[in-house]
Amino acid sequence: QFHTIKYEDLKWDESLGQGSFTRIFKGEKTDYRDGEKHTTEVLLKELDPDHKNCWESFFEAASFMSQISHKHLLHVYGVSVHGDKNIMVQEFVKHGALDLYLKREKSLSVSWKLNVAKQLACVLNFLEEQSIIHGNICAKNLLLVREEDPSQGISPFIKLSDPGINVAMLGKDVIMHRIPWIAPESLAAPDNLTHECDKWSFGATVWEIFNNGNPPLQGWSLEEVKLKFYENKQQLPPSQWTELADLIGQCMSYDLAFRPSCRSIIRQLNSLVTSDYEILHATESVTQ
Ligand SMILES: Nc1cnc(-c2cc(N)nc3[nH]ccc23)cn1
Repeated sequence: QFHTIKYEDLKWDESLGQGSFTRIFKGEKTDYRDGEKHTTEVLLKELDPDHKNCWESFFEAASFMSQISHKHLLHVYGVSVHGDKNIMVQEFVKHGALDLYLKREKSLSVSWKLNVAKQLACVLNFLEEQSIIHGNICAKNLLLVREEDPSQGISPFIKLSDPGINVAMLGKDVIMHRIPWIAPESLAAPDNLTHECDKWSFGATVWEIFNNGNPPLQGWSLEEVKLKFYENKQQLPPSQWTELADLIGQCMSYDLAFRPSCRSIIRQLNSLVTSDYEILHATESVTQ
């Protein structure tokens, strides 16, 4: 399943916030390899003691992340259980969650956003090839490993985090907060997630990336209003960039059969890059 880490080999540093039924902290883990003491910076994700009943789902998320490895998948070192504390020990990712980064960095370029969307499409394709369903794809679950540095030709690098507690275990209210990332068919059957659900969430996440981290349906706080979004088969406000709006619209089709394959998503994103190039040159020729 996964590696168990001794509680005494962990050190807690500052709190970094919380997730669904979890609290996260920066920390350190100590290993003793070939007689030497190694300290690694980690992210400690603690399951709330009053949600102990979710520990299986909590560890299921950890084990799914440890079973496979991919450059754009967050590394999970293992788990530690100590009394009523269940802790997942993850790789610490320097720049944190993408939703906050998008809100903070207002002048990210189109190519930055496309580059990140392509990385997410790659890991989505990998998960589909491994017949693994993530179930909680959103900007908050994308972590920024490396910022871009255009002067050095360095592009951003992201990793997909664990899905957290399985959505089927969460209360109705938490599921409501997942609108519009959660596929409409999953609202009725949260314990029956499919690869198509991940594609719907991919669409909502690409929308977030191109809308500077403004959560979709931001003003729609009331749950019944959000439910209307699904009942009326509404779409998120389309981007002016038609090809991008088309791709997001395909991913967020109410009919699963219309959602594109991962190969098609990657192909469409690749074509977007070139048309992005055309827009850039068009803009330059106009301004010259
Ligand atoms: N696996 C992870 C997950 N989150 C972080 C992280 C990093 C940071 N600089 N600020 C944060 N604030 C909240 C979380 C977080 C790191 N690693």
